Amino acid sequence: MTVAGGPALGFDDVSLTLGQTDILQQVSLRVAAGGVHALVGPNGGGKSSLFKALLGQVPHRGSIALEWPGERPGVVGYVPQALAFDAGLPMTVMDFMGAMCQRRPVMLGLSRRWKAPVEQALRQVGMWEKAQRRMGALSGGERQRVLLAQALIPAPDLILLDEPMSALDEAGMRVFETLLAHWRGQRTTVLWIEHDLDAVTRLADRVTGLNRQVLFDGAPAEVLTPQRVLALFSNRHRHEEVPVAEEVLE
Ligand SMILES: Nc1ncnc2c1ncn2[C@@H]1O[C@H](COP(=O)(O)OP(=O)(O)OP(=O)(O)O)[C@@H](O)[C@H]1O
Repeated sequence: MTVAGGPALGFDDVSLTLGQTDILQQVSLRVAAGGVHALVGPNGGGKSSLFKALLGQVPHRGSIALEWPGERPGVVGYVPQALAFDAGLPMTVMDFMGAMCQRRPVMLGLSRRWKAPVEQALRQVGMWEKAQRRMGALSGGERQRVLLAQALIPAPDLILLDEPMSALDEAGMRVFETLLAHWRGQRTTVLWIEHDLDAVTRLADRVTGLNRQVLFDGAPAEVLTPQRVLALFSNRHRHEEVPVAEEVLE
């Protein structure tokens, strides 16, 4: 069944504690169906953990709802922040793509069904010419392109992007922007962790500032003010700042 675009997402009072550490505290957030929604915040602020909670990889409190427009759930794509490959690992780009999209053993190669979609995805990210290279021999940017390519098969209705541009060069960034425009056209819901605030302002419909808690949420041009950005990236967490602010006021 073809789904008519991506789902809306509702995070309601989501908290996550790992060991003794509160990673997320009562995060409530709505992601519109078919939009490009960015998550920004300092290192360790809990952005990747929010993805893991959404993907069911870590236990959390509160609720996360995916509201699919059709009768059944659609396809979820995920581009992780990084994937390490041993330099000597005899796995080519093509092997990796095969392992990601089909269930049969990598050594059997790509089935006829997947050959054309894999070639198209690798061409879309400019990696078709390097399809026979070993994954461990790729540059960081090339590997990031391949991670983007694997998320194109099958075409996602919801895509989670964890810093997809961090190692990309200028040409790679143009590839990414083209993909973003493609997903926008398909009404794919995009949830995108990003550190480049200029890119967020230019390319996202909405942005949430996250540092364990939601600090702001809205249209990038409205909410990414210097004051808010400074507060978000200052090292203290919000719950630690409140008593200090009260002391100063007294
Ligand atoms: N298993 C774990 N046990 C305890 N703490 C953990 C565990 N996994 C992650 N953390 C901590 O959770 C915090 C949030 O990490 P997370 O990767 O979600 O942050 P992030 O916002 O994605 O950061 P970055 O921008 O650096 O990618 C970090 O301080 C990290 O050290």
